[in-house]
Amino acid sequence: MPLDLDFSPANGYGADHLPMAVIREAHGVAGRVVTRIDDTVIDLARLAEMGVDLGFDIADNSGTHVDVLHADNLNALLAKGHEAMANLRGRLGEIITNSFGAKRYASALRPLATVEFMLPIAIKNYVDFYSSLQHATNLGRLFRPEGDPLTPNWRHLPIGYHGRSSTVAVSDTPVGRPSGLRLIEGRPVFGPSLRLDIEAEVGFVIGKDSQLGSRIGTREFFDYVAGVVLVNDWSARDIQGFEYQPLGPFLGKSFLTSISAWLTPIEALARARTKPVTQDPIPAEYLLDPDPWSLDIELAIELNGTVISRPPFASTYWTPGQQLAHQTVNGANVCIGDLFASGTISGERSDQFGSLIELTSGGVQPLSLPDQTSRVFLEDGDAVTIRASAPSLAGGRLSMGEVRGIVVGPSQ
Ligand SMILES: O=C(O)/C=C/C(=O)CC(=O)CC(=O)O
Ligand SMILES: [Ca+2]
Ligand SMILES: [Mg+2]
Repeated sequence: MPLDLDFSPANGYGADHLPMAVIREAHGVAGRVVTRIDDTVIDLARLAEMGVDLGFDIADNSGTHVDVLHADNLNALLAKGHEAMANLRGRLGEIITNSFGAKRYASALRPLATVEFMLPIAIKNYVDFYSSLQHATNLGRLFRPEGDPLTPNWRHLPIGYHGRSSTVAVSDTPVGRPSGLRLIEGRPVFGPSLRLDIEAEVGFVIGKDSQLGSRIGTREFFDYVAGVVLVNDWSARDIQGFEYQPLGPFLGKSFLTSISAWLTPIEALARARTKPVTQDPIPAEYLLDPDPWSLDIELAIELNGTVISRPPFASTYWTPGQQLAHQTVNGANVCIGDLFASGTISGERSDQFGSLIELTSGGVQPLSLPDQTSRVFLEDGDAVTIRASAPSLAGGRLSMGEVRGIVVGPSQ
C-alpha cells in the first residue's frame, strides 16, 4: 500500500473533504465505514479496531450496534450529529497530516480500485423536487405544449413528489430498461421503454429526526442535513408521458434512482455557499430566508465518456433550505436517512441541460458522439456518469464522487 499519500490532491479528495462511504467486507456481507484521500480508501472501522481515538464516542446511539463504523450504512454515524462529525473530521485531519506515513496505519489503507461499495444510506423516505426554473420550463413546453410551460403554482412553492425509497441504489447498479404502457400511434402498447432518460440532480441526506407535528424553518437546514450525494433519477419518458396525469410521476421513475457511493459531509461544503436566484414573486413567509443561500456545485454529465452537459446547481430556483421547510410545513416529520433530491438541474444554456429530453429538444435533435454514433435517448450498453465539484475548505475544488450506471436490456 502507498504510504506517501498526497494530502491535497488535484483530484478533489484532499484532507479538507473526507467524504464518507460504506464498503463491503471482503468475503463477507457486513459493511465498514470509510473515507478517502486521493485514490486511497481509509478504513475507519479498522482504525477503531486498532484503538485509534477518532475524536468522538463511536458507540451507536441506540446501543444496538458495536459501533457506528462497523455498519451497513452511514445512518448511525450521521445520527451522532454535527459535533461528532466535526470532531471526527478534525481528528482524521490530524492523523492524516501528522502520522499517516507511519507503518502502523498501513492495514487501514486500501486502493480505491479494490473495494466494493454498498448503498451508503438506508433510505427512509425519498422525495424528489422540481425546482429548476429552466428544467420546468423546458419540460412544460414538451409535455404540455398547449398551455403555459409553468403551472400557476410553480413560483409559489417547490413542487415535489414522494418517490420509491427501496429502488434507490448505489452507483454502478445496472440500469434495467423498464417496461410499461406507452403510446404507439395513439394506442397504449406494453413493452420496453423506447425513451429512457437521465436526470442530473443533487440529493440531501437527513441526519436528525424531527417531531411529527412540528415544522423545520428555512434557517434550520444545517441542524437536520448531514450530507450531500449525487443523484441520477432515471426516467422512462414514454411510460411517464402516458401515466402521469393527474397524479404525477409513478412507474416511469420508480424502477431505479442511483446515488453516489460517497457522501460529502455538509461541513465540507461551508465554502461552497453562494447567492441563490432572485425569486419573483416573494414567496410565502414559511419559505422566506433572511439570508438565502445556494451551493456552487458544478455538475458534468458524461455519456460513454463524452461530457454532454454541465448543469450548475446554483441556477436552481428553490433552495435546499426552502425544500426542507416546505416538506415539513404541514407537520410531516423527517427521519434520519431521508433523501430529498433537488430535481433535475438545468442551466439557461442548452449545454447546461440536465436530461436528454431537453438536450435533444424532445428527442428530435440527436446528439452526435465522437464514436460517430448519435443518441436521442439511451441505448442498451450506454454508460452515464454524473460528476460534480464544489469549492473546498482549503481553497481548491472538491470532487463529489460520481454516480454511474450502464443500461442493460429489459429487466423482464
Ligand atoms: O413536467 C412534468 O410533467 C415532468 C417533470 C419531470 O419529469 C421532472 C421530475 O422528475 C422532477 C425533476 O427532477 O425536476
Ligand atoms: Ca427527478
Ligand atoms: Mg428515478
